[in-house]
Amino acid sequence: MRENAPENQPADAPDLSAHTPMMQQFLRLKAQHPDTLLLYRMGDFYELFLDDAVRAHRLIDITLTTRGMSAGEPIPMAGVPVHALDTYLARLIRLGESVAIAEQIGEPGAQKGPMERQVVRVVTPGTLTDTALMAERQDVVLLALTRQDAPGARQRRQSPDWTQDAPPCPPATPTGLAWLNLSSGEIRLCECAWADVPAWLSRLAPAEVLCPKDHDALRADLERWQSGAGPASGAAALTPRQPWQFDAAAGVRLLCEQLQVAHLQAFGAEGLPLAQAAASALLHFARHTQGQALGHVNQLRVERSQDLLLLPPSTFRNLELLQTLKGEKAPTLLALLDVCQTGMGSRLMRQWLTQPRLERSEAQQRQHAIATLLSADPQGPQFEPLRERLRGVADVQRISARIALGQARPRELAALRHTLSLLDGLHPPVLALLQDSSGIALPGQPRPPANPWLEALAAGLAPQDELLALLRQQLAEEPAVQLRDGDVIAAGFDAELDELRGISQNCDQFLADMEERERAQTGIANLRVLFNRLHGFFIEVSSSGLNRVPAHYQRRQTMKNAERYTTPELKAFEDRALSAQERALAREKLLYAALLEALQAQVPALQALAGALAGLDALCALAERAHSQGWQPPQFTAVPCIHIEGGRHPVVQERLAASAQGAGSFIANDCRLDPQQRLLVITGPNMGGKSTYMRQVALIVLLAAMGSFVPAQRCVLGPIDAIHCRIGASDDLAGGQSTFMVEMSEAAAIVHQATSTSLVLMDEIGRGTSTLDGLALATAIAAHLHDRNQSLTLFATHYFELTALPTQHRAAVNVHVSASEAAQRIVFLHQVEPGPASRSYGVQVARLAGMPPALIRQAQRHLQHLEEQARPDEAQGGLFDHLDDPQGPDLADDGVLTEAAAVFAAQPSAATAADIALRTELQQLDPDHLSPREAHQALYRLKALLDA
Ligand SMILES: Nc1ncnc2c1ncn2[C@@H]1O[C@H](COP(=O)(O)OP(=O)(O)OP(=O)(O)O)[C@@H](O)[C@H]1O
Repeated sequence: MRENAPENQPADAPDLSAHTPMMQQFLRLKAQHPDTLLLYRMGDFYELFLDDAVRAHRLIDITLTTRGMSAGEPIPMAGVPVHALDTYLARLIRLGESVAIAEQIGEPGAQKGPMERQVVRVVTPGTLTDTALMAERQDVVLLALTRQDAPGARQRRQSPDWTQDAPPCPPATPTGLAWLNLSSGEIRLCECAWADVPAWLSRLAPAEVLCPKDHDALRADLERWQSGAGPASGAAALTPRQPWQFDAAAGVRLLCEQLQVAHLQAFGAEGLPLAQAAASALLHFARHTQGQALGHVNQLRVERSQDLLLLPPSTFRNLELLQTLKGEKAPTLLALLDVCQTGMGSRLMRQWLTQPRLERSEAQQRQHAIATLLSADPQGPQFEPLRERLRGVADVQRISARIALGQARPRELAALRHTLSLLDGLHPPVLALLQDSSGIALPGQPRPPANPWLEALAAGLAPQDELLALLRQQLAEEPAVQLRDGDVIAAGFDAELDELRGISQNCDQFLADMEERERAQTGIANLRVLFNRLHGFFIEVSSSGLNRVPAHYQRRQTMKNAERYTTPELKAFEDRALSAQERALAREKLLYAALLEALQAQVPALQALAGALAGLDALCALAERAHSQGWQPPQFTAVPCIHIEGGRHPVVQERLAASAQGAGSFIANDCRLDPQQRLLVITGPNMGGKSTYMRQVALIVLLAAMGSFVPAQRCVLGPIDAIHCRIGASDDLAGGQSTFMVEMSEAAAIVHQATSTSLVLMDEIGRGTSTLDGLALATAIAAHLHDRNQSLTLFATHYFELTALPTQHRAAVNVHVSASEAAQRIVFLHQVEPGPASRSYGVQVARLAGMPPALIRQAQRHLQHLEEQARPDEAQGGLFDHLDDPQGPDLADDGVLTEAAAVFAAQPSAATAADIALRTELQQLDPDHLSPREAHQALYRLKALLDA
């Protein structure tokens, strides 16, 4: 836990008189930043002292030494060279540390005692602006969070075990969020229920979370999540701030100040006291870390949880959207989508993926823009040359933030200049696209007059000739990396700088010219004009010429065989030459600061340019994906449904295509979910493709919602408000939850939250406990989802008993992934077909997995024995006895378990697969609507099932 608040003055300043003056200065600065590592500039090093030195040594293994004594004790010290600061900062920030940087601001020797020093900035994980310290393809988000717990509940957790034992916060507890992306200059506010916060944390993946220091209960919840027991906030640094900073009135004032408005009405940001309180802490902290006002932070938007497609943390995890289950960056959906040419494009793509809106006009506009980009001119699809031109584009978003903060480096400005010079090649084609766009229509969508996305892009990409000219005129062709190295301002821009550079660069010439002149005037043939570091510039005359030395030569030094002189002209040149370099550098700094100052006015235009470049890049990437992967535009409808023809799992398909054996072998499948057929019970062998099928449906829905084309031949989607996912088994040891408890908690959350327009994926629910408990729970959950939630549900299971569900639940249907057996070997067909699976092939899959043949034979004998023994009557006696005392959280309260038990009691629950298949087939027959021929065929089918 850290607190980066210099506002925290200790109540009584400690007596520092026993320390050396320098340590006194250090300790005073340190007292203002007690929980932040303090890097104290000393010449060419940044030094850490005392506990900071020990801590830094432990964290990043820099050498720990001591530096003299202070107050009678040796002073532990560790340091990093000034030129390597960025490398060490990056390592510390990655470890979640914050670092205060104290620079020397006085003149050496200008005062008695140590040179004056000041903390000029505080670098924290959530307020980075230095491109060298930031991941290129991920936004850095600073989030402030506060919660209105019931009176007395804030400090309720006093025991040492408070993080584990605390009663959970009621889900409806009002919570305020405010977050800032310092690079883009955007602030967002949101007030929501506490239950919505995990989804926000997953969407935003903040680098740092601020919370009130005195809110023990909130801190405990965040710490629990931070330690891995919850949403994907594991990487976030948690920074408690003074409670008084979470003040709604101060928040309104700071926001108005920031946006330069009189009130927040235009932003819809009034009447949100909790979010405003969070904004107060957020802006306070951001300004404090940058040590200045944040001129470029000029955009505010209020978000509402209910405006976005709900993707709970388990959905992020199980669908492997941003990282794999093993925590790797690929293969994931984002990795597949992100073929962007710039970091800005990648970051926007990530936002589109993680924050899709329920309102679909934005997604439709993107799809329309993609269709336009895909339209071909004679050279091919139009996105291709645009992608080529985006290749050299710099990170204009981050550079403009650094211009606004006065931190942009010379090379960053050079990169900006290069990008501005590319706009001539980007703007006209986008204008042309905009015109083309009105002729393009998507299935089921009206033909728009023009595409608003492309319109915005065209406006943002307009060439900025004045700015380009300014940079060309003032910035050197290839500027040095650091301003302190000089050679940053262009030659010919400033006469004084040119002269100073001329002096230091043309010294040799001056000396040669003067030598020639003096020889001619004095007639001393061996006279020389020389320079050395110790004595500077001088005229040297050897003994033979001394009698011709003119009177105005002033003797400086006598050598063995020569005398050295100076003249007023040489002295004046010496003064100018020696200081020219220094003065040139000072002049460059001045001119560079003036250039940055002049660029400030351009920041809004640069922000618009950054937005347009990011948008164009992300759209081109989606167009490229649609083109190379054969994706099609989805069609939206107001009727609740998911109808997919020829759907594929994009990531599995790509993996198969990349592997030598499986080239192109992904089997496409259809999916039909609507109120009449809202629950698919999916059975089939292990490895048959059940999970892949379920995930592909979810990914297609998500891709459509973000505005992408989708991996399907045809896709019609009704409104979908959430994608809930309960897949796979994972322990949450840090949170003290077993595999089964995690499974049930996630299932309980789904049962509570899912609506009739939610897509729910349930994969093998109940397998974490005994067969009978698991079966009962799975049945009850499926029945609940069907009857109560009425969600669009894909329910994969190995419990064959569940295939009887459609007999009692009108809108439930059996499907299975097909497989066949040849010479006792299973062949996966991966085709989703109607009806239940006939068998599970578990033993055959085990054989494929390399189990010893003897073990497989033994298993087959056991299986045969078990199948022979299976008698409906025997199993039924005890099967649902335990349901009177159900274990699953919150599932028993409405009698669902009892109902499920009744369903099963009414039929042979331990029936064989053939019995169930027979029953289902019979159930689906409608004798009144069968032709004699169909009736005959049905009879054959039934007989075949009986004989199976
Ligand atoms: N439609 C498909 N076309 C081609 N290959 C597929 C398809 N679906 C799945 N596969 C392949 O089969 C593998 C197993 O699929 P999946 O994990 O979905 O099976 P499962 O039925 O869920 O298995 P289990 O019941 O053991 O969890 C996948 O990793 C993939 O390689």
